[in-house]
Amino acid sequence: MASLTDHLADLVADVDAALLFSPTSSFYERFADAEVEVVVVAPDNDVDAETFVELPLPFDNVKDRIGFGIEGAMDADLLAEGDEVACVASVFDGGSDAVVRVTVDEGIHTGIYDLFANSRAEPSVIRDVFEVAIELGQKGQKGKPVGALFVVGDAGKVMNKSRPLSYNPFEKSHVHVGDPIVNVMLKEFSRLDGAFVVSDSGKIVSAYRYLEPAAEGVDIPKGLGARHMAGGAITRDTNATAIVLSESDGLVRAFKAGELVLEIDPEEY
Ligand SMILES: Nc1ncnc2c1ncn2[C@@H]1O[C@H](COP(=O)(O)OP(=O)(O)OP(=O)(O)O)[C@@H](O)[C@H]1O
Ligand SMILES: [Mn+2]
Repeated sequence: MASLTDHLADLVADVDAALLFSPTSSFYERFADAEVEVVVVAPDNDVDAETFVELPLPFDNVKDRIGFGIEGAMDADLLAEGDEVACVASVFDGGSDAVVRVTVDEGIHTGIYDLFANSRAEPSVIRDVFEVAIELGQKGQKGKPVGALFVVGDAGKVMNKSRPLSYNPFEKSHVHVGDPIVNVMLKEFSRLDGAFVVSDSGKIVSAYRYLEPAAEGVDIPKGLGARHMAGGAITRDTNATAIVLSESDGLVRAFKAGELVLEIDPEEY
């Protein structure tokens, strides 16, 4: 056993902080006299931790969960680049059963935490829209690349700053993103022009909206045009988040407050 214990000691040697993912109260209390900074990362602060980072989603994938926790802690200035962190998490349902050592580097900060935690729309709505955009990017429409623009949150204001290009197939419906049938509809309608407008709670408010943001143009990557410009600008005019799939380069991008905050290649997702 000596070598296993030694390895565990090496794993946690000289860390700057311990991140406890969803600890039980009794487990958390054992860290009361810890010499390192202890940060609790969980959906809720059930243990009344002094330093707490809220996980906007539970994240079944442990790597994602740890990545989000670290980004959240960086967002709150609890961690900085170069820090060594011991993450204590549950992989199976057996409580805190794993220790993962992570060096905080620039690569870990993708902006995805901020996107989920600090958007107006519910985190699960942002996630569901992302998933539709990523699936569309992977498969296209009948094998052909397709573009799409989703404006999520602050829907009333977005509707005021846009106009219909065609009849709205979601006019009298009360359907929500994340529902498998609705996702099929969204993919079907993505062949046509304009943007989808989604409410804070995930209701599909409209398809075929032509965005007319008052905001001036925003900086968008070279080679991209009106779809990305309109998507970016509407997020400066409103508190919405725009999620854009590019037909030309196949990437999914997110804009908030007029800034490009995330760029994902659906093929690598
Ligand atoms: N203001 C707008 N509001 C909503 N949709 C728009 C707007 N402007 C353009 N679009 C949609 O974007 C489509 C593509 O336009 P354009 O090629 O200029 O965008 P892009 O940013 O280069 O995106 P892509 O990378 O997908 O080509 C248009 O056919 C239209 O459906
Ligand atoms: Mn284009």
